[in-house]
Amino acid sequence: MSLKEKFTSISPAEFFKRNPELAGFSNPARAMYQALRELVENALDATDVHGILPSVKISIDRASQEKEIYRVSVEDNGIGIPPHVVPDAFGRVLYSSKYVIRQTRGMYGLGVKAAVLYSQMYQDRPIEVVTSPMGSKRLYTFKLKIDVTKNEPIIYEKASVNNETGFHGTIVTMYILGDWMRAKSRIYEYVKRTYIITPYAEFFLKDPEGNVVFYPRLTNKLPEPPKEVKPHPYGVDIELLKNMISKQRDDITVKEFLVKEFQSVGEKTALGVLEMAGIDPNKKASKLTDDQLSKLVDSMKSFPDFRPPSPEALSVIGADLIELGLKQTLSPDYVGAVTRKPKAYQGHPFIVEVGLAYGGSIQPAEEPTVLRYANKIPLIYDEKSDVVWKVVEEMDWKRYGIEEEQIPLVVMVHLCSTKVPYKSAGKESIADVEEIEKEIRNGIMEAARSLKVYITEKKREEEAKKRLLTYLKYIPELARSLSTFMVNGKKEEMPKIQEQLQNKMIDLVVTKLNIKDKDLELFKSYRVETL
Ligand SMILES: Nc1ncnc2c1ncn2[C@@H]1O[C@H](COP(=O)(O)OP(=O)(O)OP(=O)(O)O)[C@@H](O)[C@H]1O
Repeated sequence: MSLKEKFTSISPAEFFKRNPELAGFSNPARAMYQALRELVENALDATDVHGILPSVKISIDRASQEKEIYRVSVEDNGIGIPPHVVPDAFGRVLYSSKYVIRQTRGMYGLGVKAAVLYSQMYQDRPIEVVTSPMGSKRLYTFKLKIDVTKNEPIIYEKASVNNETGFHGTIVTMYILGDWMRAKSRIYEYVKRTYIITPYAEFFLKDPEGNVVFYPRLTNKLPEPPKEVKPHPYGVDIELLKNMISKQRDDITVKEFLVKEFQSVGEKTALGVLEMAGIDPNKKASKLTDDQLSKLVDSMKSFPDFRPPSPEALSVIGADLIELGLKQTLSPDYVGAVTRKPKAYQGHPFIVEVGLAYGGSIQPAEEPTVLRYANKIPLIYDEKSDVVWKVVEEMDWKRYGIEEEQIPLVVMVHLCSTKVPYKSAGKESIADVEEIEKEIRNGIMEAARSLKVYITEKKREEEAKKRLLTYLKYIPELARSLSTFMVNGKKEEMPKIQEQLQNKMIDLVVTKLNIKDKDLELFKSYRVETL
């Protein structure tokens, strides 16, 4: 046996080709869902982040009879992609326009490439991209694959034609080894949950069985798009500082660098931070030693007077749109939502939003149904390992007036952040970060207090109604007694008068209490036999 190990290095493309499950491509059903997700999330990032009301057309067709190969295509009306970046955007792993500090669905520069890698592992057709950037007079078409060893795009076809219709946006088509029967419910669930959180978008979905579903736009109100911001000093590390300094002009002083490149750092703050670190403010940033960089990071992380990270980079949905989405898709009796104030963890701003829907058409179950969202993406798999689940599970719903064994309750939690702490590149669950967990708990409790007011009120009304219905049962007797006074000896008229009195009294109570047919049935069961 040789004791010599053989060392080689592999490209990022090769790494994700070898480990597709890390990006969510663990089996054909999951891969089909994941590929569709990546395309839909890119489509939405290309629209609402740029102030465009999204219109997303998804079609899935069976492309081969021998193997379960599907053609998955997603069209958007977004900003489009400049033609010179298309090959890298779809053919170079870890290439992205989203490596900036701004809330977007995408953040790794991996998603669509992981789908392309999976696609080309099991069938031979390249990915097709048709795109026209906003205002462009041309429509560009590409067919490409990834050179796995080099982590580079291989372009099979490239063309452009006149953009006759003024279309802007992108159509991406790829061929995927899938398993429709097993992926179907997740895909429908994914689209429905995406629709709940983007009620300002419209979706068309055509599935391989020929079903076409249209989800109409419910509002034209678009949430305020996120703005790109500078990094916050609490979020730095030595490598980030080195990298940022390497992009500066050579003679920039460390004080100028801090003021220019970080949020919430003015002259005075910069001097305070540098004093804490024992660094001369006029020292050239490029001349800082490793030891000084390390001291600077420590002082930036512990300086007490920074403003919290700017929430401008975030884009919440807002309580009104959350309520609209939940109401339209779940038809509950009650819906309520809260958008919490911005908070921060490790220098990243975040906001938690919570929506609660109760009663109505919601199917009662032992546990509440949990709808998890991060940066407007629904998270469907790995529910039990998510911090949201942990918090919901620990809630004592009885304290909020929910006493049934089977609860008709949906809890929706949306985490917005410039950095969502996902547990894996497949983006299916959120890690337990203490600050986030606490904020989710506070958000759910705040929303649950309003639900409690509703439930208490409803219970009170129901009890009052029940009491009054109990009174109703005395009506026949009362009518009979009164009729004896009114008949003036004509006993034969008694039943008629009694009936009239009884109907009048019932009408009175029914109108007064706004009693519905269902309750009237109940009343009938109270009716005592005429004595
Ligand atoms: N439909 C689209 N419209 C506009 N740009 C797109 C579209 N699809 C992809 N892109 C561009 O391609 C880039 C790479 O997309 P990819 O899915 O690989 O990663 P990402 O969205 O940046 O991050 P993540 O891996 O977290 O999804 C995006 O950053 C975006 O700039």
